[in-house]
Amino acid sequence: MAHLEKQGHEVTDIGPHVYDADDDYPAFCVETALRVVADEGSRGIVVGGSGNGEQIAANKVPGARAGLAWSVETAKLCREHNHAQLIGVGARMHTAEEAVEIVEAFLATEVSPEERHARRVQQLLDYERTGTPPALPEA
Ligand SMILES: O=C[C@H](O)[C@H](O)[C@H](O)COP(=O)(O)O
Repeated sequence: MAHLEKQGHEVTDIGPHVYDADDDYPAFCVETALRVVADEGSRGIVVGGSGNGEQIAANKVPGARAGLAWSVETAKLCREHNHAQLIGVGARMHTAEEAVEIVEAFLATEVSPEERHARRVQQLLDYERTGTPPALPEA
């Protein structure tokens, strides 16, 4: 957090503020995603053992797009191609230095201007809003 603040980011720590190996990640991740969706332009980082459950929890919030960022490249791609506002990071999967690089890559990347990526994201948004699945292409 201090590292990101030093870089000029305004950081909110949703918690947990005390380490408890037996606590449950959904509340932290859902709260993070709710805040990110409510604050356009903001980004969220949800951290856990693998990042998997954290990313799944964040994606339950309507409008949230959370990618599992397990490398610098996947961190960039989930922003560029998937317009992710959040990433899940697995604390047990990386060194602290690697995790910082992954988070920095995500924060430094903007969405791709390619129309096809926006089109695909829009299809997901439409599905979320209407409940009607995107049409399968004709065989
Ligand atoms: O996907 C979920 C996260 O990786 C959790 O951090 C993980 O499942 C926690 O596992 P445990 O309770 O065995 O430490």
